[in-house]
Amino acid sequence: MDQRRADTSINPVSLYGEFTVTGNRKARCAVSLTEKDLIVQRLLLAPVGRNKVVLSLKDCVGCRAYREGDNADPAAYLAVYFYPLKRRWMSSGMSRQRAEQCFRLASLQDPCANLEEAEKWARALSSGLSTWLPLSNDNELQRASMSVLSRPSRMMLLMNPQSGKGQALTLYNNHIQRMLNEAGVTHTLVITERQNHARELVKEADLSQWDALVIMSGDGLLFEVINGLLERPDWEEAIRTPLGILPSGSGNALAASIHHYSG
Ligand SMILES: Nc1ncnc2c1ncn2[C@@H]1O[C@H](COP(=O)(O)OP(=O)(O)OP(=O)(O)O)[C@@H](O)[C@H]1O
Repeated sequence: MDQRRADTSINPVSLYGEFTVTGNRKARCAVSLTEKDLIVQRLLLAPVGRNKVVLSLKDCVGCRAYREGDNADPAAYLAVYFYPLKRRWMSSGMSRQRAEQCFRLASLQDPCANLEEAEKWARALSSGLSTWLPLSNDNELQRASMSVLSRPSRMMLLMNPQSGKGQALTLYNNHIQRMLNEAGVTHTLVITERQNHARELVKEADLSQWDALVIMSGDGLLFEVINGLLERPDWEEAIRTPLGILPSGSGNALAASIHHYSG
């Protein structure tokens, strides 16, 4: 987790609130949202230097405001989902690891008012996140087209369950499904049953239903999807569909190259 000091004179605070941390109602914290960070400061006595955490919005995939079923409790909740780079256990490599921050908002007796406050934070966070889309600087067109989506994005996730060591479905169940839900991405999972299944599906699909096609496999399935798009009568338009790859093959050469060249 990013433990940098937040310079709030450079990044003015857009929202401030004092909440309790879910799971420990005695632990109150001051939460500030700036253009770049979410700053969480424990209000109870804590060792100096350890009571403040600065979470970069670059590492945040999404957030959610909600109430729990218990009507006697007027509290609302704000859950914020981060995936900061952390050192791997027993290794020098880094990987993104999930860190959820959940706050309990209960300053008012009215449950609707607490929920409105949580939703106000969720909206502010979401608009902060859209400025951190992981796109290259010269891709302003792509940034603009993504930020105008005023609804959750919809994607078709094509998965080859046999790819790599045959663990794509396990990876999806243990990580991907939850990340997509946290990011507010609605998706339809299509598990391919045989060679050329994805190619045929993409060739016939109504592409207006999808904002992106994402391949969870190795290079072979991506190759099939691109061929399926190019075999359509409307191929010139179809090939502009945003494509994604979640590497779960054995070589994953394309995903590795993209990561390498994009830094
Ligand atoms: N259910 C399936 N059973 C068997 N083969 C499939 C199935 N679904 C897709 N395929 C085929 O498997 C081929 C290999 O898949 P892919 O290249 O994506 O994985 P990989 O070979 O494990 O990874 P890499 O290319 O990274 O080495 C694809 O060309 C695809 O046609």
